[in-house]
Amino acid sequence: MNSKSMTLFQKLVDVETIRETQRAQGLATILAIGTATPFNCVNQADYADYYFRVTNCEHMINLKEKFKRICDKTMIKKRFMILSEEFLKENPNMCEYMSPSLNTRQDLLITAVPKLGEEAAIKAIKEWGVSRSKITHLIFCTTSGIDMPGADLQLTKLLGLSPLVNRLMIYQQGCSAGGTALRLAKDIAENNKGSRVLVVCSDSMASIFCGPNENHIDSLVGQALFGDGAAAIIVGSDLDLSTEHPLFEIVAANQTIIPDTEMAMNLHLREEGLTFHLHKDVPKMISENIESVLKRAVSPLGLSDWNSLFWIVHPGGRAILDNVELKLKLDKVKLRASRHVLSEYGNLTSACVLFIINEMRNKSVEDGKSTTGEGLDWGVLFGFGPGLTIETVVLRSQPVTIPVATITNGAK
Ligand SMILES: CC(=O)CC(=O)SCCNC(=O)CCNC(=O)[C@H](O)C(C)(C)COP(=O)(O)OP(=O)(O)OC[C@H]1O[C@@H](n2cnc3c(N)ncnc32)[C@H](O)[C@@H]1OP(=O)(O)O
Repeated sequence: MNSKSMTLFQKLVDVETIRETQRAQGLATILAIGTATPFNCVNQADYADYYFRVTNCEHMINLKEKFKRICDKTMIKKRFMILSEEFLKENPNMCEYMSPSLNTRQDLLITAVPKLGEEAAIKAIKEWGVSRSKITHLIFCTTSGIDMPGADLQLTKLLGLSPLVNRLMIYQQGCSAGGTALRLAKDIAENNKGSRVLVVCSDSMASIFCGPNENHIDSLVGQALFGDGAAAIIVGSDLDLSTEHPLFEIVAANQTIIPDTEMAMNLHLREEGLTFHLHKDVPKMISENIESVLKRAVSPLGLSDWNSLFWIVHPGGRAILDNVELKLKLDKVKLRASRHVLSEYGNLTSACVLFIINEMRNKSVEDGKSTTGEGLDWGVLFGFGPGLTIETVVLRSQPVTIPVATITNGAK
């Protein structure tokens, strides 16, 4: 070997060594979860009265009856909202149908969304039990409000994170974004030795709130479904087991577009806010495609009995859960955690699947199960969003070790 090729060889060896030292050895693992909701709570049973009153549409008697029927069928008990009746009175443009109101919404959301995220993040960091200075990466995810510098920078400041933290802002990806954030956190944690990723999903229905219109019933469906909430998780590989407690390993994660369904779910940011368009057949489109997506995700692990898994399914609406359950012949208990979160909080957009993970591990501890996944080892998480996009995450539960009293289940 001459001296020139020797130098090249040494360089290659060095690059390989650098690459090896950069990578973590273990699987990305969820280490802590925190959740938060705003103060205002609305009962679904009273929501039709409230909504038609605050939007000054009580004269639309038939439409209100229809909205009541929709609300009843959602199986939602209550939702939390940053919007208060007082705020809506002061900002009547938000209450009209298609009235220019983007500035009002932006002014509210740009501050409120990172703030709600902060509350969830503080709870996750507390449960993690490690100094926040060890957070190396931040993924912030929202479909509510859009700005530069973004909500990721606002949260970095609110939490006092290091200016060296590596930030990634995910805007406008809808309800599949919770799954997207988990997928990206896995890639980051496994490819950056020693990294600890703070994932925060924070969303508010103030982006889509508007008055009713009889020619836009799908917007009314949105008014009946969405609630506000934020969830935060910490993800890392190669754990320090003297201080860190694994909750779920993120074994695999991928994204799929369902062909020819681009028209099914459309949200457009306009002067009027985020307009909401939803095809009635979304539950059918999802359920007809879910089994092939599921097979692709779990067959490499030799799993084929869907009832042997634990399930975290984005509860976009009750009909989505019903159709998935029916299509995959799931036992009634399988979607308990997803139905519980839907019923207690409504559709929380990107934060929803993280709330369900939290509910699952809390209930597992409460019920004395052996693992964080209802006593089972393997589970799947599905996020659904515009595209239609399906985010699929394969999770492995961990033995239950944390006493229930130490768990921070922060949502009110
Ligand atoms: C934003 C994101 O990124 C991701 C998301 O999560 S988007 C939201 C996804 N959610 C959905 O797709 C909702 C799924 N649908 C449901 O859960 C249920 O249909 C529902 C709870 C809304 C209603 O329950 P249901 O059992 O279907 O009741 P159903 O009697 O058929 O519907 C009630 C009324 O709503 C109407 N309706 C329901 N869905 C509608 C839609 N998408 N568009 C227009 N009208 C609709 C029905 O026509 C019906 O009207 P009438 O009472 O006058 O007949």
